[in-house]
Amino acid sequence: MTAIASSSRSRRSPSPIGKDDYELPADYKPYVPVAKRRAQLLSTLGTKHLAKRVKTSDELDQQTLEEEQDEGDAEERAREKLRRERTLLQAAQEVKERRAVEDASKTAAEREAEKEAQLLVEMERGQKKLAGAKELAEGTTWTESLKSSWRPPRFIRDMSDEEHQRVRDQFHILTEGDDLPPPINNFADMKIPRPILDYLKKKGIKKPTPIQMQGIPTAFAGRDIIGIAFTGSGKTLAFTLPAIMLALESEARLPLVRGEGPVGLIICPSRELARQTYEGCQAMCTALKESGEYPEIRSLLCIGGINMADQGDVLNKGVHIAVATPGRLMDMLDKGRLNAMNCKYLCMDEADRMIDMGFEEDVRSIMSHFKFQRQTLLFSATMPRRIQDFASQSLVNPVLVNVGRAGAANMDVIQEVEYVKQEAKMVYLLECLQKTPPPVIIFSDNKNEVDDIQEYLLLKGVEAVAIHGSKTQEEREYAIRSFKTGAKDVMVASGVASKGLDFNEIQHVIVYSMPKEIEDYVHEIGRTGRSGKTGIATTFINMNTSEQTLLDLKYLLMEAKQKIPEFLLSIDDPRAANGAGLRGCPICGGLGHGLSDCPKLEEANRRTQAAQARYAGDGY
Ligand SMILES: Nc1ncnc2c1ncn2[C@@H]1O[C@H](COP(=O)(O)OP(=O)(O)OP(=O)(O)O)[C@@H](O)[C@H]1O
Repeated sequence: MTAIASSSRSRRSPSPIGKDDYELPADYKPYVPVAKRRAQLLSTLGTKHLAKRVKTSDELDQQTLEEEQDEGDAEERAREKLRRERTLLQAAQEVKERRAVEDASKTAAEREAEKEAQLLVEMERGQKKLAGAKELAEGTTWTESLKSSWRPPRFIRDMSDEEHQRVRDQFHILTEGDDLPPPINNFADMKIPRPILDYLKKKGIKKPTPIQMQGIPTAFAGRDIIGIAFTGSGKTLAFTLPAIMLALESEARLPLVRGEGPVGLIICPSRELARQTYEGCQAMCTALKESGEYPEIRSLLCIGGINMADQGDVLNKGVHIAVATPGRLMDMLDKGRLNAMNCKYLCMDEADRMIDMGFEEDVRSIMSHFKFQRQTLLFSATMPRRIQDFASQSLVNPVLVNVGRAGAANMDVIQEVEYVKQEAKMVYLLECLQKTPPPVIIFSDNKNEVDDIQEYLLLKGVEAVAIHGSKTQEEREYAIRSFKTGAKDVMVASGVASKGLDFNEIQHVIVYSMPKEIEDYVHEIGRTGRSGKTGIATTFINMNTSEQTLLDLKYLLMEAKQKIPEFLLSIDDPRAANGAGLRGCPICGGLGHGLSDCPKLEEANRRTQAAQARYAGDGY
């Protein structure tokens, strides 16, 4: 049958050349039948995979083996990736199991500390330094404090660091920072002008308080400061006096003219506190001027609700020191009626309240008016760790001066906490007012309640005035003035009047409704027991007070060695077993809760959610 075979072969057009001597094209590939190709593919890629990809013979015919091979490589890479992912997952699982074992061995306090550290890192990640937009944009940072011509007297300079530290230890002054200026325990050795020393003496201010002993020399030396001290311990003088000395030095070097200034800027969270601080500055500047030995130093009160034209003469001659609230100050700077070109000194009083009262953006826009380096000072009686950390990032080589734990209550205040049912409060308030002679302040963080209390007291024949955020500027000023002069015996106030306001001889503070945030409580009771005098604070609590707040209050009383009422003792702190309660929340300084349960954080989250809801609702 060869013939047929051969004949069949011969029937095809005879190849002119035999196979052996024909030159095959370079890219010639022998035809591989479909079945054989499928078998080859099976062997390279594996059945499972092929089952997924099996194509009809027509499709296969259209594809060259190379394509199949390339896809095969891609599939191989995918399988390799799958293998790597599986390995990573396995490793992650092992780490998780190992962590779980470690966690089990950690104490509750360690776990809490880790959680807080994690939360703090997240919170601070988005926080920018307290600096102007330009500084932030250019990444401007200063590494050296401003130079100052002031030096301590020789005999103090000759003392050793150990001797200086002994003075600090004697007055319980805690400090942190490099190259600390020495504490000075009398005003004359601080080289303060005689007219001011005489003025202070007339006011009964003879010896510096601990915060002044370290704060004033440090500020005179040009250093940035974070100053923390109990309410009523003289922080105001620690930052107003250096502002005046800087203004004197500046005026002696180059007198200010119209449109220039301020040289020194003090920002306060409330109009009343700004006015009070301004009046203190004004009094010392007047003492200097009346002596005839010093140039005129002009101070300006820059707050909402007053007519700035009344201070036109100060603005026309140039402003040395401005005491301001953020809103009106921004307005004056934006309109060019004040400028920060010469400003070398910026102080924020009640700084933590400024940062967390939502003024942070205002403060940042104020700072964007600063063109050159300035000395920055932050003061408060409550400066939680988070604010301290945040502040120290924003200051240049700052000195931390701490007299007492940030957020601790003034030890000169006797705190009496009483359980009073809501419906019995008004009647019991009248009894409480008999405890001491006037003047007495009553605090409630609810404006309507403030009005109700005032109305009730007036009905009972008690001379009471009221102040809260919804009162007009005139009503607020009338209330403060008539209470300060003694024309009125009782002032009923909301939180706005708790920070920094200084009323002489307050005998008794009544906290009618316990504020949610323990810091506010510390500021409220701090209106009494000031400048070394003793005062009484009576606080009404009941089932309406949150357990969290009660725990904060309990620890604060323990820390201040006060009597703790039975019902507070009966409240257990789930974390007390490991002593975590006494570490202090980094957000608000409260001793009875951790970061994750902070009422301030809850409030901030509530505000954020409300803003987001408004944002979403407005269909932006
Ligand atoms: N060295 C001093 N000796 C005696 N009294 C002083 C001294 N320094 C300040 N005072 C007086 O103490 C009172 C409280 O001072 P100041 O208002 O500065 O306290 P503070 O620490 O700012 O309080 P707060 O934390 O409430 O703002 C004022 O009446 C002030 O005149």
